[in-house]
Amino acid sequence: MKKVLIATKNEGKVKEFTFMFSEMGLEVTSLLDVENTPDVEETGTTFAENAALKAEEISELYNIPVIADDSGLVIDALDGRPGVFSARYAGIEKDDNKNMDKVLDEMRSVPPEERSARFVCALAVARPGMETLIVEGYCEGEIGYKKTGSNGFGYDPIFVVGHTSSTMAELTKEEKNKISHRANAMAKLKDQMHLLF
Ligand SMILES: O=c1[nH]c(=O)c2ncn([C@@H]3O[C@H](COP(=O)(O)OP(=O)(O)OP(=O)(O)O)[C@@H](O)[C@H]3O)c2[nH]1
Ligand SMILES: [Mg+2]
Repeated sequence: MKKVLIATKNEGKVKEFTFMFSEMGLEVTSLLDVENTPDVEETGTTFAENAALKAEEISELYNIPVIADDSGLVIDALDGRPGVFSARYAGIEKDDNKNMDKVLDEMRSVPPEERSARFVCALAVARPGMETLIVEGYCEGEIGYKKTGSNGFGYDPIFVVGHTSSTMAELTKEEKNKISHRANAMAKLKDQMHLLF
C-alpha cells in the first residue's frame, strides 16, 4: 500500500487522516512515527500559511511529498479567536481542557444568537521542486455552554455542529469524518491525489 507522510504530531489528526486515507487505499505515517523531527515554527498569520510552512519544511528535509494540516476554531464573538492560536490558546502546553475552559469563560455572557463559530482546516501538499498545493475545508456551528461528548479531540466537546443539537464530540468517528472541516478539505484534495502520490 502506498504511504503518505503527514507532517503532524497531533494524535487526533493522525487518527482521522488514517481513517480517511485508508478509504483511498493509502497508508498514513506521521511525525509521531519518526525520531527527532523538528517542531516547525508556525509563524504564519493564516491556517494556509502555517500548513505550507509545515509541509514545505518536512518535504525539504526528507525530499518526498508531504501533507500538513493547520486547523483551528474561529469564533465570531471573539473576533475570530482562537484562530491560528487554537492549539496554544490557554498556554504552550496545548491543554485541550484548559483551551475549552478559556473559550467557555470568554463566551459566558454571549447570547445564543451570537455564538456562531466554525472549524477551519487548511491542507498543504508540498513536493520537492514543485509548487505547494493548498485546499481549505470548513464546518459551521456554534459554541455550547459546557463540554459534552468524549469522541474526537481539541474543542470538539464545546462545538455544536450546525443544524444539529450534537457537539462534534458526540458524533461517531464515521459521522465526524463525513462532515468535519478536515473531511471537507480532504474531499477537495481527493480529486488531485492521483497527481500527488
Ligand atoms: O475540536 C477540535 N476538533 C478538530 O477536529 C480540530 N482540528 C484542529 N483543532 C484545534 O486546532 C488545533 C490545531 O492546531 P495545529 O493545526 O497547529 O495542530 P497541532 O499543533 O495540534 O499539531 P500539528 O499538526 O501542528 O503538529 C488543535 O490543537 C485543536 O485545538 C481541532 N479541535
Ligand atoms: Mg501546530
